[in-house]
Amino acid sequence: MSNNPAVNKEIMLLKKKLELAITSRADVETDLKSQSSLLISFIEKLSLVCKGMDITLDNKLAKLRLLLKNSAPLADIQAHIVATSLLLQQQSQINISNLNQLHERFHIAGLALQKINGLPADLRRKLRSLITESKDPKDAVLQYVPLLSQLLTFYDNALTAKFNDAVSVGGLLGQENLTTKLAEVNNDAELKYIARFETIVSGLIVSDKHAKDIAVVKSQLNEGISNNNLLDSLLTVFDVIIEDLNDERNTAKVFLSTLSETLTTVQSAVKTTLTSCKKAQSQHGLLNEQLQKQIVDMANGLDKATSLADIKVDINAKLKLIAGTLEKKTTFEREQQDALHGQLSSMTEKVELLERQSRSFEKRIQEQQARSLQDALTKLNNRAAFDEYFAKEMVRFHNKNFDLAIVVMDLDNFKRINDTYGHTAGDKTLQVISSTLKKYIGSEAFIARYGGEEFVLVFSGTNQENLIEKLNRLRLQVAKLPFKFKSNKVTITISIGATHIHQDDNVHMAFERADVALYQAKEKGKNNVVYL
Ligand SMILES: Nc1nc2c(ncn2[C@@H]2O[C@H](COP(=O)(O)OP(=O)(O)OP(=O)(O)O)[C@@H](O)[C@H]2O)c(=O)[nH]1
Repeated sequence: MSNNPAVNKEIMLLKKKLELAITSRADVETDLKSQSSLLISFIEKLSLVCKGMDITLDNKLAKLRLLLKNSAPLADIQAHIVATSLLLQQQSQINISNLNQLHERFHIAGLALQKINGLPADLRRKLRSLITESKDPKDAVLQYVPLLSQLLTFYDNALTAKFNDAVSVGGLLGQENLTTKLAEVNNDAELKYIARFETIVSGLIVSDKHAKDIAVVKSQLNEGISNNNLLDSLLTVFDVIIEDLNDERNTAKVFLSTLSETLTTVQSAVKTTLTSCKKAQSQHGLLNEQLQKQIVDMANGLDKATSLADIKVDINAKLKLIAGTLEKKTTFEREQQDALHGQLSSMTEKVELLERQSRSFEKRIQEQQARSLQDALTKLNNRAAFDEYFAKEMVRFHNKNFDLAIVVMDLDNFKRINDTYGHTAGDKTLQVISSTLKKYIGSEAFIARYGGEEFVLVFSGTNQENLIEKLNRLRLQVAKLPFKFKSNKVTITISIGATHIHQDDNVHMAFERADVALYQAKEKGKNNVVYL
């Protein structure tokens, strides 16, 4: 310390400033430490998130962590951050394309499951909702996790349902068959083929004479089929298709050859007629010339005649000649007419035959077209017919607002009928319910079998109150039907979901709402109508 108080004061001031600077630096260092540890922890988390995506990115992030931990020069850290961020950008592009692929595959898997025949109705409904909900691509892989887990559960449920079906059949047939069934059920690919085969067979339209063969294959498929029988069924279906195709080809062949034969006949008849017309014309010409000459001769004879007796003789002779020529002419004309008439009637016969054949051909085509829109078992409209009709009604609705309602209807506990009384009883039930629908709804709505035990109705021009009343009446009517299987009286009920189409609805949204209503009707304990 100096004796000079001014100097001492200055020293004290400087000391204070130094202490302040030391404290500030310590603060800055603490701040820096906490920020860099925050950055390190962020990089650690980022490394964890990105781990395994790309080895270069993993290494870059590890190096960055090390540089930060060792408090490396800022320039080094900065260069590393730039390189890492470039890699992250590239990775993000890869992620986007992976995400798109995941989205597409998810949908393919969902649609593939939807195509499998015999899925439980509520599973089919939930699957349809899942596919609709996940229609738009998501932003992150994580968002697919719950969807994928749901889809996996659906696959699991579908397998269990198929498994249970097979087990129940195995149970009836005994232990040995049960073991075989279990082995079959475990074979995933096999199940897929059987389901695909079932779909093909159920959509197959065959001639009446083969309808029974296909019905047998259908019931075998429904009751669970062994490998050997599956092969037999495949061959049966192939045989039926080939025979029907051959029949079709032969009918077309007969028709075409008759057509060509008739055309040839008509063509040659026309040719012959034309030729004989030409011949007839020249023959006519000759006869006319002869007549003219004979008349001129007769006139000349008159000029040269000297007595009335001569004239008489001459005229008599010449008139005989003229009469002969006229008779020739008449005979010739009659012959001509007869020939023409004969040709015309043979042509008419041929054309009539052709007309008859083309009418029957046209009828066959119309019948085939009708069959392709008709459900073979119930003779109701099929799903394709419904899709076509409903799409048209929706267009009409958007052009001209009217009460358009869609109704989805499902038999309750139908599986139990099949399981307890057999598939034939199930089929009969479907037929009886279908004719009840026709009888009580008739022309008031378009009725179709949507698939399995699900029916769909489209009402045009029926308001909400009337619709609900009609549906409830139908529901009660069905519940009253006196079914009797194996001497047991059985009551069959239906659950119904209905909705009117809204202005901003599309086909899918409207159907979906009716489907949700049906689901709620089932949830309410079945044998119910729910309107949404
Ligand atoms: N006999 C017969 N059965 C069919 C036909 N199509 C589908 N099924 C059967 O219909 C049953 C439908 O069963 P589920 O989807 O479980 O429905 P459910 O038993 O009616 O149950 P809920 O709908 O919940 O009341 C399955 O056993 C199918 O095999 C068919 O054309 N004929």
